Amino acid sequence: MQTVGGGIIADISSGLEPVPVALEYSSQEKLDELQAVHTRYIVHSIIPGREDDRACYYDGCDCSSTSATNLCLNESRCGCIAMHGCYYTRTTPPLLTLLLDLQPSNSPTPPIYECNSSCACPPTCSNRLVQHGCRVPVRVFHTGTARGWSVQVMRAVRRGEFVCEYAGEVVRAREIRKRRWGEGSEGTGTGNYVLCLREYVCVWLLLILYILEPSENGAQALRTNIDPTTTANLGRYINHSCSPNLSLFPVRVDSVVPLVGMFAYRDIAEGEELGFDYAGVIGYGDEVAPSNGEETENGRTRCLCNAGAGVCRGWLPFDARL
Ligand SMILES: C[S@@+](CC[C@H](N)C(=O)[O-])C[C@H]1O[C@@H](n2cnc3c(N)ncnc32)[C@H](O)[C@@H]1O
Repeated sequence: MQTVGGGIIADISSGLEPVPVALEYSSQEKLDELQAVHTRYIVHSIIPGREDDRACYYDGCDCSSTSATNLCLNESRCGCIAMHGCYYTRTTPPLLTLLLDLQPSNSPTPPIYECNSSCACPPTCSNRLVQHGCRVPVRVFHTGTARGWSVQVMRAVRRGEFVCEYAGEVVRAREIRKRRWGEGSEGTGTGNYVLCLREYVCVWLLLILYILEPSENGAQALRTNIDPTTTANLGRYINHSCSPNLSLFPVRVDSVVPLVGMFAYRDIAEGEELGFDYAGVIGYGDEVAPSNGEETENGRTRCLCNAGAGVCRGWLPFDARL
């Protein structure tokens, strides 16, 4: 097959993200292959068939000021912060610190609630981060290995900075199974992109029980499945790492359905590849990536992360339930 030359797309989000999401491809074939699957760029997760439902589920705060950015991080004044807590700092850029300090423990952390469309505060409010989209310029590129496409940052990132969302279609488990395996024996191969976020019921007693006994037994899990196979942001290109530099948190804005925010778990150097732990070892829930059948052994895919011997667990996390 003839290979035509590669190139760079300056911004695959076509201006939807506040920063460019560049994509470098080695051949037109590779690009065509990719674009045949990832057909639509979105900034935030969507619920298929309910995209027009923009109702805000939460009360808003009354913090009105045209210019102040840190107004809402003051608990005594802001209704949102008083009700849900303050998770971002007053710095520029705002950082997530408290929750990162709880990790790596695989214990549940409280969900983050940002100011929403019922709030009086301006878009510049520091309690509005994930809702504005990707914060860090990135480049999507092909690794030339079985890891496939990957994402690197084009500037240094500080621990706690919001990087981007893991955005896709929010669908039920039944629909995931249908997409993955098909109605009968034939699968359509939605594959290994589905992220399953499990949040343990936020009744403090249950939360404490869960921390004492970190298993699903007895704890009720709120499950959100995100399928970014065809409709997604750049999150779908981020690979698994056994030594991740990203950590995932559920973030709510207008809807009870959480967005999944990816924050820097440690300082990230310019040019470094992004990675998160698909098993959710560092993170709030269980992120899973069933094998896509490449280089597999007993249904598992060999891990090609660069964490090194003794750190790399050898195989990609696999959840047979999906
Ligand atoms: C969410 S996608 C990540 C983007 C993907 N690399 C691509 O080309 O579209 C997950 C898939 O990427 C590959 N992958 C991700 N991390 C990997 C790793 N550490 N080692 C080997 N393959 C990996 C596997 O095929 C996995 O099923």
